[in-house]
Amino acid sequence: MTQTSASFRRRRSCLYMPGSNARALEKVKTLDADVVIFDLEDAVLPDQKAEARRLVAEAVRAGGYGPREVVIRINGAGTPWHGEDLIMARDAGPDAVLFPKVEAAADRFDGMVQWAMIETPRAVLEADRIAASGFAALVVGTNDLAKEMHAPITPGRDAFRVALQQTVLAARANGIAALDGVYNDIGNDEGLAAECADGALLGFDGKTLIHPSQLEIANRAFSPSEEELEHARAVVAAFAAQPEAGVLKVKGRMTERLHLEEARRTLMLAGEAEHAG
Ligand SMILES: CC(C)(COP(=O)(O)OP(=O)(O)OC[C@H]1O[C@@H](n2cnc3c(N)ncnc32)[C@H](O)[C@@H]1OP(=O)(O)O)[C@@H](O)C(=O)NCCC(=O)NCCSC(=O)C[C@H](O)C(=O)O
Ligand SMILES: [Mg+2]
Repeated sequence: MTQTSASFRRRRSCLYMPGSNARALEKVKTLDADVVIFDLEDAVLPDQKAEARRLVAEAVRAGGYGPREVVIRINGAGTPWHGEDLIMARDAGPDAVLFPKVEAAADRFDGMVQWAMIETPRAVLEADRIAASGFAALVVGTNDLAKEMHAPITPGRDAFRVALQQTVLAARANGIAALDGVYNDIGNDEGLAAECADGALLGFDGKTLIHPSQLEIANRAFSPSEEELEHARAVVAAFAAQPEAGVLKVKGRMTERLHLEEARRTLMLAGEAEHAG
């Protein structure tokens, strides 16, 4: 299953911020993030939950986030804040509501696009069923996963390879988005770039982030290189010139119509939808 151009969205950089941080909710309007995630869950202390909910509702209703996709992460089912968060999110009308610590198929809420965190061992094992139940994106939570698995997050993320791959497979099998986990070491640009490159190689659409300084690195890592763009343009041009062909040689490479689909996706990622054919 693939995303169509109609449903296609760039989600290279997805910046979390605590819903209680009014300054951050405002500042993000000036930042180059594809997605902004207003967190009511782990970044907000219990005695600040109500105020954070109020601030987020106000911010989402007021808008001003331009082309950025606006997402609210609510508190999980079974917490004292879940019900009121849910009502607020439904009424405020963000682009999506992110549910933490999902472990089973979704309850459907009308008028609400739902995203799921994959951040427990059970969720990883159930990822396909969760993805198939109506969520529009899977978001890896490596911090919670590390805690639950009793495994450290190391460069290369050895303990999490299966979880990361299973999340991408589940998302792709169900035609939905897959977003990689956060990188905690703010300021370690080299480490972040390596982890972004790893996420892109695994097939993620983008990376969740925690600080504005991480945006440019993620945006670059999840954008096609000039070489990839050039090749994609050549593939689209070749099939446009020979519309009846099933297979062609482009720049010495065997190229089928499946490669044309990939080329179109590459061009859309670069904002070249008009050239995607
Ligand atoms: C980690 C931070 C608390 C650090 O904040 P701070 O000390 O204020 O950083 P700086 O002084 O370097 O900030 C410089 C300016 O940038 C703004 N800022 C900082 N972070 C953000 C942000 N995330 N979004 C928007 N703007 C941000 C500061 O306000 C400063 O602005 P200015 O005043 O104009 O100079 C902080 O970065 C932070 O809170 N980050 C996000 C934390 C968060 O949301 N965590 C929850 C999600 S992560 C997670 O739980 C994933 C998953 O569930 C899992 O299990 O893995
Ligand atoms: Mg988490």
